[in-house]
Amino acid sequence: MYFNEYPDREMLSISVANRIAGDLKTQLLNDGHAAIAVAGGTTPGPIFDDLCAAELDWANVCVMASDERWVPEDSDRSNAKLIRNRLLTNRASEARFLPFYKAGLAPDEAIAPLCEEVRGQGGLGVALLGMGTDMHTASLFPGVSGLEAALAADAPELAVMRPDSQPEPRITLTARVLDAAMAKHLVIFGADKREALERAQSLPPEEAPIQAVLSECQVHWAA
Ligand SMILES: O=C(O)[C@H](O)[C@@H](O)[C@H](O)[C@H](O)COP(=O)(O)O
Repeated sequence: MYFNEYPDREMLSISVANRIAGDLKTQLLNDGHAAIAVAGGTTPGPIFDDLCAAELDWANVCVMASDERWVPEDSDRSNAKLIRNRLLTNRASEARFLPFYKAGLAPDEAIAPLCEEVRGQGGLGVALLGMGTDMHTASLFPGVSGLEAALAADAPELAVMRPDSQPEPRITLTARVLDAAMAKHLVIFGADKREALERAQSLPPEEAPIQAVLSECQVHWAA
């Protein structure tokens, strides 16, 4: 894990967007295509606002959420809505989006074909992750039924999670897929999350799921 501290959130967003653009260009150069998984929630929006203007071959980039709340895309809770509004615009509007939510299906009915779609992208070039103060990342929440399977080395690409702390079921990329990303960027703001990350270092992934993706991970922090 590499810790990068910034004087403010704006500087962090600009820097992380530039680094991710470089990571995507590297995967595009090496493989001819690239795939990125991005966090939802309140943290990544400003990074998306900077990243969407990056000059790169977006037409050969696949964008997906690291996890999705099982809500329609017009819901304010939808990560797909956030990604479409803030990342898939400007130059990045050329990118291909791989949405997880399927109207009319329960998450357990949608997950098998979604796993195939994710598998078809090959490995992730980039994972842009957030973290909760409970040390969850994506929708890998501590203490949630199914977490052990979602942390396993032989986990499928995606898992359905039903955290008690959340109002809706989630579909999440599993730890195996996120951890294998060529470049991992964890973005956290504030003292509480910095302390939670420090706490996580002495805990097993079952208690601190963020631990499952911290190897070679670039952590970006601002107050
Ligand atoms: O769907 C989501 O909410 C995210 O993928 C989730 O893992 C998020 O990164 C953390 O919960 C932090 O959320 P904030 O950025 O809102 O603090």
